[in-house]
Parts: sequence; C-alpha cells; structure tokens
Amino acid sequence: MTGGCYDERSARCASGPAPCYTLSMDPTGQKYFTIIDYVIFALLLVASMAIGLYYAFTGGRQSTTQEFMYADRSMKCLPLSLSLMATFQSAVAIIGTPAEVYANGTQYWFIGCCYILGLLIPAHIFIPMFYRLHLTSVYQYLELRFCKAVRICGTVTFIFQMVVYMGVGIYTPALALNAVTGFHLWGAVLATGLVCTLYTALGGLKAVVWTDVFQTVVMFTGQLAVIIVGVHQAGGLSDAWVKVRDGGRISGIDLNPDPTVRHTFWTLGVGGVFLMLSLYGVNQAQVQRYLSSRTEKEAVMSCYMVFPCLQVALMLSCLMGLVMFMVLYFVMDMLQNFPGLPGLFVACLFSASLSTISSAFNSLATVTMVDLIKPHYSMTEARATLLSKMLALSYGIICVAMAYVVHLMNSSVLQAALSIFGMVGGPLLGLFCLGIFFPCANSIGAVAGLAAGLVMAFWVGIGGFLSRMPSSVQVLPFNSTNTSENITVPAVIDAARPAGLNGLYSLSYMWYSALNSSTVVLIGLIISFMTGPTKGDDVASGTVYPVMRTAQSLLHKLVKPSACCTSPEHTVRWSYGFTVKCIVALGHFNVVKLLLADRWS
Ligand SMILES: CC(C)(CO)[C@@H](O)C(=O)NCCC(=O)O
Ligand code: NA
Repeated sequence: MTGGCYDERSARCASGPAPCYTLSMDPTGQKYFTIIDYVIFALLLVASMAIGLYYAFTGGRQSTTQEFMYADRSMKCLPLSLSLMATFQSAVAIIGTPAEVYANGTQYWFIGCCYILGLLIPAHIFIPMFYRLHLTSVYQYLELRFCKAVRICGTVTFIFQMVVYMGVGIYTPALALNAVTGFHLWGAVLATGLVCTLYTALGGLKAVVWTDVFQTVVMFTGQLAVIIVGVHQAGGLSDAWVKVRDGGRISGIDLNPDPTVRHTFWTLGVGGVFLMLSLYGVNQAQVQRYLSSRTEKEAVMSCYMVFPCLQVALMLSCLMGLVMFMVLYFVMDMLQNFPGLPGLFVACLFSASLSTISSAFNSLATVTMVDLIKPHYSMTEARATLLSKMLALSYGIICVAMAYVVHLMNSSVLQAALSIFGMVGGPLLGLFCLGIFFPCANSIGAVAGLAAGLVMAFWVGIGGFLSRMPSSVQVLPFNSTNTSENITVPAVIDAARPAGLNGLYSLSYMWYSALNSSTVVLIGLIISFMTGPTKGDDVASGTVYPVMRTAQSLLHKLVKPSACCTSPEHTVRWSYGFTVKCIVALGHFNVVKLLLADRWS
C-alpha cells in the first residue's frame, strides 16, 4: 500500500481544490500487537510511576510547596531543556506533523525558522525579568505591574487554555492505541490519566521534569525506529528520496505574503514567532521551569538548548511524514514484522502525551494554589502542599472529562492544538507585552485589552471554523471509537479569494497568536490613554523592559567594539554570542536545506 498511494495522493493534490478523500482500511488491529508490545507499553507506565515514587520519598519528600512546584529551585539546564521541549510536544505533534507533511508536503518544516526569535526573545527579555522578580507564578507579575484583578483574569485565561489543551493531549494517543489494538478507548484514557496524575501529585515538579527526560528518550527512539524501518522498507535512502520527490512531497520555500494561505514562510516563520512567545515566554508551565533552575544563567541556557531539541523533534516528525503513507496504519503495517516495534511506537505516542499532561497538571495546580487560593486563605505549609497535591488530582479528573469533549469535536488535532495556543495563549501574550513594553498602560486598559483580544480570538477562530465547515478537513479518523471507520486524509484547503469578513475568517490559524496579542496591546493602549495612562514613576521597578536603553547600548557596542579582555563578564558575553551564532547558523541550515530540495525536485 505504499507506492501507488503516493501517486494517487499527489495527483489529488495537484488537482487543486478538492475535498478530503477517503480510503477504506481494515484496521482490525489485534494483529499488530504481540505480547512484547504490551510489555514495552506497560514498562513505560511502570517506569514513569517509579520515577514519581522516587521523588515522593527522597529529597524533601515533597513536603513543601517550594519543592512540589519549583523543585527547590535546584534544576540544571539539560533536564530542563528536554522538559521544556516535551511540554508542548504531545502525541498531537507526533501524529499530526507527519500527517501534515504527508498530505501537504514539507512546507510545515519552515516552522523551524520561528524557533530562532521565538526562543531568543524569551531568553533575553522574559526570563531575566521574571527571574529577577522572584515570582511565585508568572501571573504574580501581572499583579506587580497592574493589580490583583488583572492577575486573576490572566490566571483564569491560562487555566482555560491548559484544560482544553489537556483534553486533546490525552485523547490523541488513547485513540491511536484503540485504533491499532482495539484496546478500550476510555480504558486507555483513564489508565494514562491515573498514572500521570499519580506521579505528578506524588513526585512534584522534580518527577515531572525527570519523567519528561525519560519520555523524551522513548519518544525520539520510537520515531527514529519508524524512520529507519520505513527507509529500509522503501529500499534504502536513495529510493526513499526518489519516492518522496516524485510524490511531490518536497516543497520549496513559499514566500507568498497572503496571510490566508495556511502554511507559507511568513505564516510559519513569522506568525509562528508569536505562537512560540506565548508558549515559551509567558506560559506558566514553561516559566515554572525557568524559575526552578539554580541560576538565571542556567535558565537562559536551558532556553537556548531547547532550540536544537525542537529542531531534532521537528526533523524527526517531518521525516516520518516523508517515509509514511497514512501515519498510524502505515506505521503499524510496516512494523508488524518486527515484534516490539508497534509497542515502541505506541509507547512513543504515550510518552509524548504523558510529558505534556503532567506539565499541565503541575502548572495548573500551581497557579490555582498560588494565584487563586493562597492570597485569600492563610494556611500552614503542610496544608498548602497537601492541597496542591489534591489540586493535581482534581485536574487529572477534569482532564479525562475534557477528553470526552474533544471526542465530540471533529477536526485536525494539530491545527486544533495550535489554534488553542493562538486563540487563548495569544491574548495572554498580548497582556504580558502590554505590561512589559508599555510603561503607560494601566490596569483598566489591561483588562479591557485582554477581553478585546479574547473576543477577537473567538470571533475569528469560530468564524473561520464555521466558514470552513463544508469542506471539513480531518487528519485522522479521530471522530469515532469505531475502528472500522473510513480514514480521511486532508486535502489542500483552497477556495476562491474570500472578501470582507470572510477574508478575516480565512486568516491562517498560524497568525492567530499575532493577531490576538496585537489586539490586546492596541486596545489596551487606547483604553489606557482614555482613562489616564500610568506615569513612569508609578510603575513598580523591574516590571518594564527598557527598550530604548537596550537599543542604545546595543548600538553603542556595535559602534565601539570592546577591547579584548578575559573578565568573567567577557567570557559569559562571548559564550552567549557564540551560541547566538550557532542558532542563526542552524536556522540558515533549515532554509538552505529546503531551498536545495526545491532545486533538486
Ligand atoms: C508547539 C510546537 C510548535 C513547538 O513546541 C510543536 O511542538 C507543536 O507543533 N506542538 C503541537 C501541539 C502538541 O504536540 O501537543
Ligand atoms: Na509532551
């Protein structure tokens, strides 16, 4: 079922506006899973649980909130960077990215370009500011800069975002397991929800980070195994290359400035920066990791090291899209002659998702405690820690409930997850940017701006969703527990040039974060000026970023290069400079690679 389908696929793609087409399959499942596969899968759950128990009974035994939420602020940069990457890399990306690349070619790979600014800006603006303010949660910043009400609005928005996202994260691998083994869907959701809740509630952030490290290894191993076997089945590297090239899967850089085209260099590389900022700059799950590191420098370094990790993750999922036909079933068909490999791949999917929902549980428990409960009720440390653990458990239950809501929805999981980030994370990013870059913004402006951003997000997001309804695009058969359903593969979305409101509705979902965060800043500033802008001296120190001063000193440094010296500051600056150069070089590599691919095809 390989070669012929490639041709069919590309023929359909080339024919332009086409609704999705279906392929009938016989995924009775059971044939894929042997006893070894079940053992591998069970080992993943047992090992994750064991790591949780280890941190429950060592160190401070999770008896303080400092340890439970911030790992005693003792983390080193390597585990942190793997954990930072794992947080927003779930089974959604593992299945969704290859499906996207398979269906629409490697254009999506250009999202790798947005990782450069998307990580440099957090590393040099957000992390130093948050770290020096000794925050207990990132939303405490909003109270320092504005007032308590803004903090609560921010917290509630974050809770909403993560709860919806968790549902997608837990549902995806369970449905995959159900599809390939016939394993009960809700049994899988409950089992993973339970294991994850337990190790998160017992082991705190240390367990979450170290399980993330372990799960990342399983995730990469599973993907690599699939790619190696896939290339082998295709007859080796050069045959595989010819197949994907002739199948039209290799896309050159698309510089079309039209913001309604789903994936171009601009939507992915520039729109994606705002997505990255909302995730890696101001999302509590990530800021919690920066704050848990031993030193500020180590926090910055961990952010830098996310860059190569994310590039590897992106490369693996894109390569997987190139070597496979219909992600899930193809993988299983391909691997069934290798006992243990289907199990490893399913373990890979669950690893990806466990590392995501554990981060969600822990960050949700943290903000509920630190931002919503602690400021209003005084309690002993022991009580606060117990309550935090109970909160982690409660979010576990909510997560399973959300999985059911996702079960009722019916859309591409990757696009759904990235849209949630843009629609809810975008306004949050705008709120933080308003506070950090605009000293004149006041609290009324902040609340009004956030509200306007959310209204804009849901207006455009839901409008876009509804206007695309007729040619509904679906990436995986994720609408039913019935595994003998037909499988739909996404077709290129294309329509006549939309006008008026429809133009707004057809905005690429990759721009959601940029649009919604800009709306917050714009409306926030207008309302601030109408209600009396904050005066420079009234802003709490350390809560605004001195844009002008930094630009001036940067310019100064460029004009007058410093004489060679070997002070510690110099060494630090030099190593930062070197890392920046490496990152930029890797970014260029990303572009060059695909430019060349264009030339060859
Ligand atoms: C969010 C990025 C772009 C970067 O972390 C990527 O990991 C991704 O596409 N995530 C999709 C959502 C998910 O995997 O749950
Ligand atoms: Na993950």
